[in-house]
Amino acid sequence: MAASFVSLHHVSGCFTYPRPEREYRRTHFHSHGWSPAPATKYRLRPINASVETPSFPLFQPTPVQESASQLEPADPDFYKIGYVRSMRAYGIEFKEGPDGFGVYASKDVEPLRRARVIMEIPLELMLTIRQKLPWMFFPDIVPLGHPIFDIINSTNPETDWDLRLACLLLYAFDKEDNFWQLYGDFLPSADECTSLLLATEDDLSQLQDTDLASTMKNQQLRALEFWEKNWHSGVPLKIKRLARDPGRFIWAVSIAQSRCINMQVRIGALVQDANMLIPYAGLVILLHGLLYFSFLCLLVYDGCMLCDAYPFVTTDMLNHSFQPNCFLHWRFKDRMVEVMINAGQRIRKGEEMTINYMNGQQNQMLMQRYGFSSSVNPWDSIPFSGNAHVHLDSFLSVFNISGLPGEYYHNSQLADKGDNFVDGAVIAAARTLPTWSDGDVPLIPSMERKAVKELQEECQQMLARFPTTSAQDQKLLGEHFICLSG
Ligand SMILES: C[S@@+](CC[C@H](N)C(=O)[O-])C[C@H]1O[C@@H](n2cnc3c(N)ncnc32)[C@H](O)[C@@H]1O
Repeated sequence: MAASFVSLHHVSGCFTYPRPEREYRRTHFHSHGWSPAPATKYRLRPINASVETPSFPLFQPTPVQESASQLEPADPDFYKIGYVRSMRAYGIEFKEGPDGFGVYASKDVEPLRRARVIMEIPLELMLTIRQKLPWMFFPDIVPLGHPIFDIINSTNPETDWDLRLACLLLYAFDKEDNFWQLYGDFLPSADECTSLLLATEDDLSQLQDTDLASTMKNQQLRALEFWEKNWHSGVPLKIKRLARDPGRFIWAVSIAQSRCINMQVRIGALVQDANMLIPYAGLVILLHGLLYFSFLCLLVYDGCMLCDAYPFVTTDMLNHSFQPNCFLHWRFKDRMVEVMINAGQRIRKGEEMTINYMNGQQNQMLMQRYGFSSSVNPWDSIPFSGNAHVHLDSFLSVFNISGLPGEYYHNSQLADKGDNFVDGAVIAAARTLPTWSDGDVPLIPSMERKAVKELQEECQQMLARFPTTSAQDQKLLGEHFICLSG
């Protein structure tokens, strides 16, 4: 064990350098069996939120903490196609960054005691399907009797939210003068979308995670079977043209999965669970029954918090961070989703605005839903004896361990200066130590860093008491082994 501890000098860097086999992000998967047809060939240029002030006749904006002169409403012409209310944005811009499109501060944000609004998206721009009968859409675009209505109606509202939303999205693209026809240009094409639903068999095998690969294969099959059942040769043209090939449908499902919200909404007197695609900022909230980090993402319903457990949250253009500077808020009174900056948060011009998509979920779940993983996911960590908790990726990196859980091995190519010694106990620990249980208090990276530092100091003290080199350790072990076998 002693020689392995020498590598702990790398620990401070472990939070940022990825282990390739776990830190997998799907980027360009081309050779797809059923050649997915992208929504558009290219995504439009980034939107600059600092454009001319539009008029919003029926819209009374929420009072915000900044003076009116500092606000920069965003409403390029294409947002206004017969919609009374439009999306508004303050002090932000949409730009392409390392994680695709993202939302960035277009000016410094000083910390304020109260959260402040940076985006407002009205219900009219969202695609919404309620989960329970009588289920309904927003906007009211599917006429009764249209065959897509019957297809959606044939699904299970509890389990098929992604298939239902995919149908609605494809219908919206096809409907004349629909906002989504234009917004579709901002969605990632099949080549750009990181969803593993669009991955080939080859791509999935590269994950080196057989569980994840088989889950994704099953999901692909499910979407494919749904398409085959509902897009057979006898369907009317108005259905056929929505998804002429299965790739188009699976692309729509991947958009629904990676950009949708499931939340409770009140429309009139009715409170229902709804699945929504929210342009600019939308989210997936699958109730999990667990409450973690609720302070990071609170959805407040007419002043009262309706749900306080949001393991899965994504936004349409907002990227994910485990230390986000923003959160989402449903404003019942005028049926708006607001993106708000955390109270007390300072953000510098050019910094990215982020929210937390998931709580209490390991990287495998991030990969399954969104096609990326995070080396600072506090839920992918293992408990050491004592108080120190270390991220699983950090642990494996420090000891140059590669492979899949259960088959971990020491990868000498990753080791520094030919030091290929690793104690079997370390590998055994990596194989057997559980990742955090759901009941544990999650760590944030700064806490983990502190824990690693403590662990490192402890190890160095131990090492000082046994000042052998790796070569000496191996020799000693070799002799020991010879003694035992002899
Ligand atoms: C809701 S969208 C966010 C907008 C997206 N970046 C885009 O270009 O449209 C979610 C997708 O963004 C990407 N993403 C978001 N946060 C990320 C992160 N922290 N690391 C890597 N990719 C991320 C993933 O491709 C994910 O499926």
